[in-house]
Amino acid sequence: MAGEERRFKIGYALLPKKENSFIRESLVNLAKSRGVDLVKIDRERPLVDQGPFDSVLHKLYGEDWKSQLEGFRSQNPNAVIVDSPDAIERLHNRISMLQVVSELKIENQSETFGIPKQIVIYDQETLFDNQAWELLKFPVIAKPLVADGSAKSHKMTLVFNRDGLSKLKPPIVLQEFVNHGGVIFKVYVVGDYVQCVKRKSLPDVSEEKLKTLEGSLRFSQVSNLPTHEKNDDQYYKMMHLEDTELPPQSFMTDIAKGLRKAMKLNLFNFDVIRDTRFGNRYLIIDINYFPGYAKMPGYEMVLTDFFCDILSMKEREKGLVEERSQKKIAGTDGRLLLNSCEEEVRKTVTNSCCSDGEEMENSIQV
Ligand SMILES: Nc1ncnc2c1ncn2[C@@H]1O[C@H](COP(=O)(O)OP(=O)(O)OP(=O)(O)O)[C@@H](O)[C@H]1O
Ligand SMILES: O=P(O)(O)O[C@H]1[C@H](OP(=O)(O)O)[C@@H](OP(=O)(O)O)[C@@H](O)[C@@H](O)[C@@H]1OP(=O)(O)O
Ligand SMILES: [Mg+2]
Ligand SMILES: [Mg+2]
Repeated sequence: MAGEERRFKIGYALLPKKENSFIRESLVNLAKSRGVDLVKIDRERPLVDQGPFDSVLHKLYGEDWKSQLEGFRSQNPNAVIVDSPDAIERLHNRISMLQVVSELKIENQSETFGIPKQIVIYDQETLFDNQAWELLKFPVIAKPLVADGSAKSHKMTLVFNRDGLSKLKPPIVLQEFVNHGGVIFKVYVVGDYVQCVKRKSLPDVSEEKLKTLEGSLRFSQVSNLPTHEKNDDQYYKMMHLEDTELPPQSFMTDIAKGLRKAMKLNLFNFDVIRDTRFGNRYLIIDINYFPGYAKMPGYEMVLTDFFCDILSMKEREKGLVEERSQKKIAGTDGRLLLNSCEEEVRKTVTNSCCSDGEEMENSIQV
């Protein structure tokens, strides 16, 4: 109806913990004020029976959810699914997760980036195989190969010497522990928005200390303590977190853009450490899908802007497609116009979604 504001509905499917942290009143209200209603998807009912949704936002694991999304997509080709389950799946394995980093090409004169040396171990025998150890030196971090969001997948072991290997349970990734001054950088990506924050990490291990340390040390989600624990945490002062300089923003943005394009994902963060041996070398050690955005200052605005961007992009695309079909009906000249309209759609989608490339067209289901 003329004069009536067009409203959009985004369905979300999240685990209870994520729903509690992410779906805050402040976010719901801001989105609402800009014409976007956030609606909880009922996991007890088939997704195709719900909605209609202009977009679906999700972080759930498993084949059932994947096939529900497939069904929804085929019945609602115009809805935007953020993000594609196949693209997310790459992050559920700690090898494929970081492979994409090694393939990135970024021109930068003053900083370099990469991943720590690492090997994958599938069985207990290979764990003690000298050949496997040719590449690595202690200390190493043993990480479960699978990163499926379970508590188990976050259980890490810092291993100081061979004695510490016996307790490990393959399949695991053994990654060289790199001294980085006890501070980790978390780079949050929301579409083309990028924000880098500092968090506490494991302290450095000196050569001298390494000789005295026994076996191994187990830990879990060291950079993810609740805020109240951090406030009175002496560690923060001890590690001079405030004094630690952030990596250059433009460098982090270039990496974020490269990762986003290569992975075809819009919602993720990655953990970066600065190698203390070379002050300009950065290592990416972890990438997480749909991380704890509520911990990011101003997350409501950032996420609402993103919702509006993807929805308006979709609307523009729909408008152009309709225009195209009208011109097609209009007569013979329509054929020429049809081609120019298709070009227009392609440009619109590419430009709004990612400033530097055509491959991004598929990242949101446009
Ligand atoms: N190669 C490394 N060198 C030094 N420290 C590391 C390395 N890998 C991991 N760490 C430390 O261990 C922590 C946990 O590792 P990682 O980020 O891989 O685990 P995670 O459970 O996936 O974390 P998240 O909660 O971010 O998902 C890091 O935040 C960092 O403090
Ligand atoms: O809530 P979720 O279960 O999604 O937990 C994610 C957590 O976000 P939260 O802060 O909302 O807990 C993230 O924290 P930050 O990196 O942003 O600090 C990070 O630890 C992810 O790896 C977790 O995802 P998972 O690897 O377990 O799937
Ligand atoms: Mg991490
Ligand atoms: Mg992780």
